[in-house]
Amino acid sequence: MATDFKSIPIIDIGPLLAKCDDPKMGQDPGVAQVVKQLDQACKEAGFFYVKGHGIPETLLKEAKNLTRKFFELPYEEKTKIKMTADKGYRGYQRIGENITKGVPDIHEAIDCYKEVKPGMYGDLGKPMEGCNQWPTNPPNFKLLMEEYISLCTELSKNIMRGIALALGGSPYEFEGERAGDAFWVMRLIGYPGSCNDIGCGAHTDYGLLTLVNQDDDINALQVRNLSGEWISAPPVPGTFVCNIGDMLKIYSNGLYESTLHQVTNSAPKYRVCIAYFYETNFDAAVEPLDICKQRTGGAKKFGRAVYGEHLVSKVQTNFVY
Ligand SMILES: N=C(N)NCCCC[C@H](N)C(=O)O
Ligand SMILES: O=C(O)CCC(=O)C(=O)O
Ligand SMILES: [Fe+2]
Repeated sequence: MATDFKSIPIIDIGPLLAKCDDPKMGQDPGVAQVVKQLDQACKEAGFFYVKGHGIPETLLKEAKNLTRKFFELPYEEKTKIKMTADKGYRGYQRIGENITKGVPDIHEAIDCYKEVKPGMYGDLGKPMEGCNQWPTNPPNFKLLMEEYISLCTELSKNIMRGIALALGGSPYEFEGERAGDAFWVMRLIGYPGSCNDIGCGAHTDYGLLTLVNQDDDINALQVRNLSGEWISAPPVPGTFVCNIGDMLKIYSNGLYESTLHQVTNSAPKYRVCIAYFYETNFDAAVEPLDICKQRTGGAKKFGRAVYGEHLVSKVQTNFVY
């Protein structure tokens, strides 16, 4: 449940990662300390920074640099990988093509999703079928981004073990049928500078956990607290900003909320951000966990949602054609 938080906590998850492959990790004092901080941050803000995550800072920077180089190319070059419904909504979209609550966002982006093979999820998966469209310029783009995705996937799985413990479950609540074959989304985003219009309108994320790797020096991401104030999430170099998505809100029966956030880049510089979204299995039917119902008075606050349906309904209304 969000509160009137005024800032977003920084959590060093080093001790969690050191023990995350030990089935008895929950009994380790270092892990317990991290779990307590995760629980508090998820309840109070639904947002936290992580440090001690083990992904080299050079890779975080390199991914942003390549993204920036791509967006600097002429439109004719960028549109070679244009996003269309036929490509499973993968690829490049120009400024104003993404819409949030009916209003065009002042950003450009490349959207990538875990591959969906034809027929993989029947009719449910059909709109998302396809492979990613990677630019050939700048060189090594695909290679670097695939490395980035694979490290973010592993890291998210491990943070979710900590969150599972924080909810009072086993470390593996979010594996197997829930998120053992986690779907993922990655958005490489560019926001023009000196812009007073909204770069990305107020929204919640769709899945379990988001890892945001934002440009240093530009303060643009804002998170809404309970009284409706917009609290800044300024860049903290070397960290990820993490936030909870709609599926984790349901699993936790509202103990943790998917917090509204938005982006405005009024700074003079162009801003790059890489958002990696760790989701449930594409076909997971998500409903409140028993352990969470008990902690929230016994009644179910949310009905069942199928993640893939939620994603498809968002994706199909996110773009102007
Ligand atoms: N895959 C995720 N979570 N993307 C978040 C983008 C949010 C903006 C989008 N137009 C919307 O209205 O949701
Ligand atoms: O640009 C950012 O800092 C966050 C972007 C975001 O919230 C999203 O793409 O879902
Ligand atoms: Fe977001």
